[in-house]
Amino acid sequence: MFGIGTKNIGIDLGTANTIVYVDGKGIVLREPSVVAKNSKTGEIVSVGEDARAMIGRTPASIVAIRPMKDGVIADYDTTVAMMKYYIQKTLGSSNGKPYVMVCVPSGATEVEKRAVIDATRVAGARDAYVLEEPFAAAIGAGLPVMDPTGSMVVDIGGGTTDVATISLGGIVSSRSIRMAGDKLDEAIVAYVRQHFNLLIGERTAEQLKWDIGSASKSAVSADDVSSIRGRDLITGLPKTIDVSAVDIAEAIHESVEEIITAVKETLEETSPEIAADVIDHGIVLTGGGALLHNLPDVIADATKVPVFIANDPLDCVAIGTGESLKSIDVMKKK
Ligand SMILES: Nc1ncnc2c1ncn2[C@@H]1O[C@H](COP(=O)(O)OP(=O)(O)OP(=O)(O)O)[C@@H](O)[C@H]1O
Repeated sequence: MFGIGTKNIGIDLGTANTIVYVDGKGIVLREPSVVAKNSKTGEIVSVGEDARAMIGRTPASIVAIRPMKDGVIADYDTTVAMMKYYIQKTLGSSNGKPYVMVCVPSGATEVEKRAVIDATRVAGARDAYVLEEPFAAAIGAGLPVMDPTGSMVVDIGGGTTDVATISLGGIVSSRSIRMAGDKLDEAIVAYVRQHFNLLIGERTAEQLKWDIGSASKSAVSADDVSSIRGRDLITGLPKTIDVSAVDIAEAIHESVEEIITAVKETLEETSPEIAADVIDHGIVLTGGGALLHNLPDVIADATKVPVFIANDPLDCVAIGTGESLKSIDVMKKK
């Protein structure tokens, strides 16, 4: 679909979303990391946005699977099928297999990285290379990663939050925690069940987080409410209730605190020179989680460092991966 002869592609293989970047073209595909399969035959029914719409709504014969969990591969075969579909959709009938750069969380083990490389090759890559997510995020956010000055990036995705300080083209200190968007959604589901006896699905919880979620309890009002539908745990029947922004802030409070602790701990490990640079330039937030209301203020308050949201935070990792494609030629010679 996207032209003959494009041989290098970058993939942000995320827990929530997969984004594909083609050298010379930019981002060409942005889809949820979801695959719907026939549960008996294993046949793929749909991939991406269509499959996401099926989550929580499938009949017994179909399962909607999110093959990535906590930033790494949880279901190898389904990940391969998903990547194969996206690579083919991106490159169409162009001849030749692409070289592919894929992002992994900074906390991924060697085994987890190897699984990503193998899956990418099986999915159709001539060869595959991995890049650490916070480094890609920093490039995508336009930070001066090659300069002798410290930058700090906090990438909050669906599965992991990656915090890193970067200088002179390398990660100086980093932390990757399995606490990000998905865990906030789970916390909302649990809170609504506990406080309202209502069972809601993960998509409803995510929508609540987008609409009225806040990292700060004091910055929101109990008058800011949202109507949600679910199943009443007592009667077993469908029910609609109103929940407020204060409820949702309370629900995700502990999870947000864990993210803040990871940022503080990374700062504490940072050398005085880099810490001084970070104070001057601020901390940059990337990933979809950066869009949680009031998050920059809460992190700035806890660290006493200015905090900014990158432009297009959801695309930073993919853009950074794409920019790094230039180094594939160097990697190929190794
Ligand atoms: N406006 C918003 N407010 C709060 N959270 C949001 C918003 N928009 C997106 N998100 C959350 O961002 C997360 C997805 O972000 P992103 O696409 O950066 O993650 P990913 O790259 O798929 O995950 P990972 O990097 O952990 O593998 C989801 O949890 C989503 O709910």
